[in-house]
Amino acid sequence: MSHTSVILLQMGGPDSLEAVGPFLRNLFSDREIIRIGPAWLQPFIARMIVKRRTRVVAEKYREIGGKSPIRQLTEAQAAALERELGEGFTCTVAMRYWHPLTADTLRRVIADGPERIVALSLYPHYSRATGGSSFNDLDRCLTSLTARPQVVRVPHFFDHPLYIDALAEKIEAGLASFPERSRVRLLFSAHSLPQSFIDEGDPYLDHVRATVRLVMERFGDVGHSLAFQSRAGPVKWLEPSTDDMLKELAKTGCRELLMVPLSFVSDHIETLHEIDIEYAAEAAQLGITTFRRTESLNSSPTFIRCLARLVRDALHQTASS
Ligand SMILES: C=CC1=C(C)c2cc3[nH]c(cc4nc(cc5[nH]c(cc1n2)c(C)c5CCC(=O)O)C(CCC(=O)O)=C4C)c(C)c3C=C
Ligand SMILES: [Fe+2]
Ligand SMILES: [Fe+2]
Repeated sequence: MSHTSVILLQMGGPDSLEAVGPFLRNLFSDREIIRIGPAWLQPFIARMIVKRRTRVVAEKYREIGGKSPIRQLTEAQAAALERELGEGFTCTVAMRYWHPLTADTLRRVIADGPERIVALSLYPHYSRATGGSSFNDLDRCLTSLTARPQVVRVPHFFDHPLYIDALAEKIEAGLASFPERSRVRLLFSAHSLPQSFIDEGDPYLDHVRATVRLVMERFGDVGHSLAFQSRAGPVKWLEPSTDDMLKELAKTGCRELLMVPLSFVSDHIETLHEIDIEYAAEAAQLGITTFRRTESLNSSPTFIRCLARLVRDALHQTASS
């Protein structure tokens, strides 16, 4: 029986407080996500940034349970996807900046002898900083192999109908928790990206806007805004920031807000800390009386069906091309 190995590509996060420093060092050493100085200097500058940043970031991970939940949640997605795809498929996880690292996962996958690999990026919106970096990481590991199976790629799914369905289900459930949905403002919050990436042709912003447009076709009766969270350095980032947007909405009388985190398909520090703790406190100060967040997709059955459809369609397209 032919055997396909699906590798779910994700960023990864520290699995203990001790791992926060080395995780950040891996991230800040990657010139695809951040470019600091000339290439030869980056490892040293990265070490300096990480030295300053680790304590503050580790405190945030401590407040959400001492680690990132991204590994368990992504492994649960892989297990659910394997069940959904059925016989002939195995699904595993490869992380860019922390364990299970791509090189280790690929070694295990190759030992299993699959006919083909599907590399499935779990970033809905393509950016060279995220999915692009993960694919390049995978390619570097693949070049070291003497015999390589065929590799089929799924680079994004920002407009896939089942992804839009999965988001819409979470929004519908969020809206249902408010007494009167017409009073609720939806605030889509995507991960920010330096403006220079967009200026150089990165499609991330177009992909994010397309997702918001497609979702809002289902919610004509509700007002919405889009903003960008989690800046990580002193350059020009996408605007408006989620911070500024909260202030703006409060000023114009918004009192009931449903945050919709967009760039992540599972919970991690930016939903559990940045939104649930930091923005929630800020919203309360600004007079927003009801501040809620849609559940992350995690192992939503509709989202898992979306991933299965992406895998099957990518395989069919490759077979017929
Ligand atoms: C250094 C620049 C960064 C860019 C550009 C960036 C883009 C980007 N990131 C995600 C998704 C995630 N980022 C996460 C954490 C995280 N990201 C950066 C930096 C950049 N991200 C840092 C320094 C960190 C660590 C936390 C911190 O120091 O604030 C995570 C969370 C991992 C976890 O804890 O589970 C995710 C997921 C996207 C989608 C994106 C651009 C499109
Ligand atoms: Fe990030
Ligand atoms: Fe971030």
